[in-house]
Amino acid sequence: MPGVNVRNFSIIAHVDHGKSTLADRILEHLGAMGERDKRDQTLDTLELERERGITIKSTPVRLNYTRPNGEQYVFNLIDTPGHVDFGYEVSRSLAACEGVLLLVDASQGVEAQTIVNAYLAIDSGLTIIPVVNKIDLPAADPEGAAQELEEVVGIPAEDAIFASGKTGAGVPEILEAIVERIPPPPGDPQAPLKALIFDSFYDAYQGVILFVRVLEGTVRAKDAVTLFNTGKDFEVDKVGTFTPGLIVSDVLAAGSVGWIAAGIKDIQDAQVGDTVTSREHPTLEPFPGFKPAQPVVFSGLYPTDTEDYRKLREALERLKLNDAAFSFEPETSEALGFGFRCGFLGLLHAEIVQERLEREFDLDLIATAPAVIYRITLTNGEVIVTQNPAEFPTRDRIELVEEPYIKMSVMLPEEHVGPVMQLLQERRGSMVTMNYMGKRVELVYQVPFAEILYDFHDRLKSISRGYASMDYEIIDYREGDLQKVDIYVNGEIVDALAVIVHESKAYSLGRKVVDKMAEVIPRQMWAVPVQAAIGGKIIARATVKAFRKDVLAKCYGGDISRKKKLLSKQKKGKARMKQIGTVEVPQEAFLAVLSTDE
Ligand SMILES: Nc1nc2c(ncn2[C@@H]2O[C@H](COP(=O)(O)OP(=O)(O)OP(=O)(O)O)[C@@H](O)[C@H]2O)c(=O)[nH]1
Repeated sequence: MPGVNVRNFSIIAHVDHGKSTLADRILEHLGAMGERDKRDQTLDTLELERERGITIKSTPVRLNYTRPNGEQYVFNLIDTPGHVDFGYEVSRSLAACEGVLLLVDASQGVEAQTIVNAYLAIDSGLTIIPVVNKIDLPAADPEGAAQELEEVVGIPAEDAIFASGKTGAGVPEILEAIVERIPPPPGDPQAPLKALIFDSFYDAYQGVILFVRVLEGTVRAKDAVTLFNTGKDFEVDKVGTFTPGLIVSDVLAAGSVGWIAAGIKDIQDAQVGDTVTSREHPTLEPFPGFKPAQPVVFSGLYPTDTEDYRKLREALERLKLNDAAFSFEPETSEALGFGFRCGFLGLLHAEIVQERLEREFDLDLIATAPAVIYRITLTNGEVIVTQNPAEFPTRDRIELVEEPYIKMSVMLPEEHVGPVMQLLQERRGSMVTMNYMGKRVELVYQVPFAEILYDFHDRLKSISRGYASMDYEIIDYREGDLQKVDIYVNGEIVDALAVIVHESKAYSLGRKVVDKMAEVIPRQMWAVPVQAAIGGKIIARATVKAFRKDVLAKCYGGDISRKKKLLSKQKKGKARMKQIGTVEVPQEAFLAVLSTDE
């Protein structure tokens, strides 16, 4: 059996429970620290582009472990992305493993992502090694955390290993548990090739590098392969493993975790979750559950300087090379000119992309408020799908509108349950279950996705004093009484400011947006009206006052919210403005709908 001395595993945890620190400690224990720096000097590593600004993803790590009894093992430690936006990617990374270390912070206990990740691992049939981490903390309650894991996830408390990524306590026990508890990878090296793509990145010299777990068969250079779901054919250039760094090897056989370079030019052709198989002897069935990467949150991105349009397009093309989940297409706004409608996996993904565009590509951008995908049945029976409020049909043409719903899980201490339930109620949520776990509660709700796009996370954190954590997944589409609120500045409709909102909130939202805009638009020589309207009927109005001689400029008020911090990262203190008619409108106005004051 080739894989008998191999163990493939991953570490899963709630954010900040110490995943990276513990992984480093394990690497150090196995003498692999510093390998990351050494890889440039290794001769047989794959030659990759090392351009400024292109960060190669964190690769899996191949480690050698010698047991106290002298037996030799190879460990493949596979990294998983740590955020709700990337749930599908996490599930594919887990599918490449036979086991996981499930970390829980000894002072925090089980959190929302602990549960969600644990269920992902259970659903993938993985062995779970519970690890109570950070036991060195004065506030640590290791037994309590282990007990909580047993109650919530059903993992026996006595299986837990107590550890600290800081002191290294528990690391030897963890290494032994990996050998003893996690099974070796199954798979027949003689069978037709079946390899799961669990990650990938684009390199200018090699094309797309696939990170794969070989489930059946073998693959080597010159093999003719097919990607099962996209149906594309390629010839393998090179295969290899990780140390970290990409090491070229002759062959990858069943049980291995490694990489394949096959001159693939487009990352869309080689998506996470797809199966690599042999063209001549294809496997009968691909690895199940393939989902093409699909953006669910959309926003318009416009250069503040129209001259930068080409530069922005080149930057977007460059980002797209490495990100199958990111999409963009040209869009024109009467107010903002030429820009792009961009699609993301979630708000964090959107923020990451925007930040990279500004930092790595030195662009000044105006972003419009994020929106979800709506499904609209028109009175003539036609069904259209749009994520752009500016394209929303007029009310007389709409038969019904459906919007995406999520299933959300919130973990919190019981004393904050009241206010959090009230918040979920305000967001049109309906309760599915409420589970008590000791002093903590898990609330499961169904909520319209659009309702959490704006300030939900900030509000949840502030009303629970930071103790609540959340996770979600999109479940289905449901009918809703949704309306488009238009915004007028100085009597002109500004298409890029339109928002879709539930009927019950249209008035309060209109009020909030115009007030916020009147506050952030700099004073002009004359008074400027800002209005909100539904179907041409004005529902709210505010005025940007004319400035008096002694007032030089309007100051932007300080605000503590995360979103505004992001906005204030403007280069050289220059405010991003867009000329609309005779009025200069700052970026903040486009995100007025995101402002937290309710
Ligand atoms: N006292 C103590 N602090 C720790 C320990 N492990 C991690 N920390 C601290 O906890 C914080 C989070 O640690 P990370 O290792 O970055 O956590 P993570 O889970 O990888 O975080 P994400 O990658 O953001 O999910 C850091 O400030 C660490 O210094 C530990 O064993 N003891």
